[in-house]
Amino acid sequence: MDDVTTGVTTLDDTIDTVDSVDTVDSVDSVDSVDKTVIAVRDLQILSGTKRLVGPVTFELSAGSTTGLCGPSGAGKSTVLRALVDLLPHGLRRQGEVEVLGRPVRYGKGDSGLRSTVVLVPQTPVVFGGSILDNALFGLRHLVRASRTEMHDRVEQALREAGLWSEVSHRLDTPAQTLSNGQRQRLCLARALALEPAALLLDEPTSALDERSRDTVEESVAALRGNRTVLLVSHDPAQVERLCDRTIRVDLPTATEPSLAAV
Ligand SMILES: Nc1ncnc2c1ncn2[C@@H]1O[C@H](COP(=O)(O)OP(=O)(O)OP(=O)(O)O)[C@@H](O)[C@H]1O
Repeated sequence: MDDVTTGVTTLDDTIDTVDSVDTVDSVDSVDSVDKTVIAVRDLQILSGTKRLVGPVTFELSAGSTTGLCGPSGAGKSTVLRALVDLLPHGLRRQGEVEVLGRPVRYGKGDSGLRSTVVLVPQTPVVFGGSILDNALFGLRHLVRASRTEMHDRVEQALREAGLWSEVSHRLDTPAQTLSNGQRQRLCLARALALEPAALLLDEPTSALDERSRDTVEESVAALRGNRTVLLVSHDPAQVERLCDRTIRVDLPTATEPSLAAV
């Protein structure tokens, strides 16, 4: 419903969600617990007995933006997927991961993980509904929050992702009408609305033209110091622009079979 005085659709008008207030599954504040948000020790990804990725060891400190670099096929995307328990079928992880000081119990129904460490994939995933539906998606499915809290969190997230001024007047229009850069920022907002302890960004600008890349970069740059970000990028200049430090993943060493032997 439009506000008759301004013609602007407001979140109050358009959010239709749980009315009653349940407890909110919140993550302890990043600042309050430990300076280390994620600690990864000797993480390896295996297919059968074959090591595809790693071992990788690193820590992400609160509020840092860290670049994850390395040659094609070294396992950057797979590391991100392993951290959020979304490994492709047939691959398994070895090693330890702690989030906010607690070991993650992968595969054991650690339901809090999905809203604590959030992956924004390379290609923006935009659902068929409105811009608002898309921004609310994670909150609706992963967090029990009141209408007011959803209101605040989605607006804040859209502002943080640098999208609010472009969409606040048309939150109820289809998300499919957004440009690629706007879609990527919408996905960023959807993740930010969960107030995750860490945000994993997989090549967030690789599918974008230069102008859209710049707007997404501006949004990521604005998170620096406030959010804990792990950014996969092929572009050393981008890592230089956006990150405090870099972690490198190298191809695992292995004896290569020759084609003749296969
Ligand atoms: N579903 C899968 N089954 C088997 N192997 C896989 C699967 N997914 C990825 N791999 C392998 O895991 C390794 C790491 O792949 P990944 O895509 O994570 O690398 P990357 O560093 O992100 O590469 P790029 O920079 O090209 O995107 C590669 O050897 C890849 O072939």
